[in-house]
Amino acid sequence: MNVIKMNNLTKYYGKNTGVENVNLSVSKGDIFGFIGPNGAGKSTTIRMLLQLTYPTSGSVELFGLPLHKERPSLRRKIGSLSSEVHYYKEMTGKQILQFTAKSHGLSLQETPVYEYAERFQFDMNKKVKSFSLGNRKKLGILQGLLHEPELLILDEPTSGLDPLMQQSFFQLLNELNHHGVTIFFSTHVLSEVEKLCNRVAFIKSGKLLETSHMTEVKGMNERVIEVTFTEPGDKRKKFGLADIDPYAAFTQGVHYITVRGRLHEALQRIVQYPITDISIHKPTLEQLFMQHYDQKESDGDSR
Ligand SMILES: Nc1ncnc2c1ncn2[C@@H]1O[C@H](COP(=O)(O)OP(=O)(O)OP(=O)(O)O)[C@@H](O)[C@H]1O
Repeated sequence: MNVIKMNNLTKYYGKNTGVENVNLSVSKGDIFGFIGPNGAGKSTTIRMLLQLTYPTSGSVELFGLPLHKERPSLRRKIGSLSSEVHYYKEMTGKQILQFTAKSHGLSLQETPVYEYAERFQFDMNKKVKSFSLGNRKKLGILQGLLHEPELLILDEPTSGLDPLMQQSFFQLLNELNHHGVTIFFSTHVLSEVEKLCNRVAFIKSGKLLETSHMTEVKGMNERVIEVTFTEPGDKRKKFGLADIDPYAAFTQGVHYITVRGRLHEALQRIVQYPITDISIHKPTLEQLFMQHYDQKESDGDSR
C-alpha cells in the first residue's frame, strides 16, 4: 500500500523552480531517505506533503486520499518536522508539548514523551528562549512523535543534533519502524541513510534523478582499495593496476582502485609488491551519489 504518492508534483516560486514533475511513492513500512544538495527541492516537497504550501500543478495522496483540503483524520496519523520551527520564547518546552498533545486530544501522560525526552537528554522544564539549536530541534522532534503517528515526514531531522544524539534519534526511528511506522525524511547524513533506509530518492535542481532500493543503488557492490606501495611514485602502469581498474587514480602517494567482483584476483596482483599501507572499503553513498550526479550531468551535456 502506498502511504505517500506524488503525481507530477510541481511547484514554482514565480520564475524559480521549487520542484518539477516529481513522481514518487512511499510504501507502508518504508524508511525512505530523500537526498539532495542545498536548493534541490527537498523542503519544497516536504512542505507540500504537510500542506504548508500548495503545488502549482500535480498532486499528493496520503494513505490513498488526495491532499487538497484539511483532513483532521489524516493529521492524527502523521508526525512531522519542518526545517524551520519557531516558538513562543517565554513558554517552556513542557508547555509547548502539552499544547501539542492537547491538539491531538491527548494529555502528556498518555504519550511516550517523557521516555523520549530522557533518551534525548532533553530538559523540557526550561524556557524556549534558553534553548540551543539542538534543543529546539529535539523539541520539534518530540512534538512530531508524541501522538505516535503511523507516518513520519521529517525535514532534515538531524541537522543541529550532535553525533551522539543523531545516533539515538536514528535508533529510535529504527525501533518505530519495527513497530510499523513508515518514515520519509530528508537528510545530508548519507552514512546514516545507508544504514537505516531501505529506499532512497536523489533529487537535484527540482528534478528527481532516481528512486532506488538501498541494495540496488548502482555501485553498492563495488569495493575501493586504497594502497600505498613502498616504492614511491605512480605505479599504475608499472604494477598493472590499470588492468584491474582502467580509472584507477593516484593522489598524494595513494593509489585508488575500484573493484567490481573478483576481489581476490585484484589483491593477489597488488600484494606482489611491497606495501606500506592498504585499506579496502565500500564506496560511501556520498561517492556513489556524486558519481551519479556527474554521470547524469554529462549525459545531459551530450544530448
Ligand atoms: N519561498 C521561496 N521563494 C522563492 N524561491 C524559493 C522559496 N523556497 C524555496 N525556493 C527555491 O526553490 C528551490 C528549492 O528549494 P528547497 O528549499 O526546497 O531546497 P532544499 O533541497 O530543501 O535545500 P536545503 O538543503 O538547502 O534546505 C531553490 O532554488 C530555492 O531557492
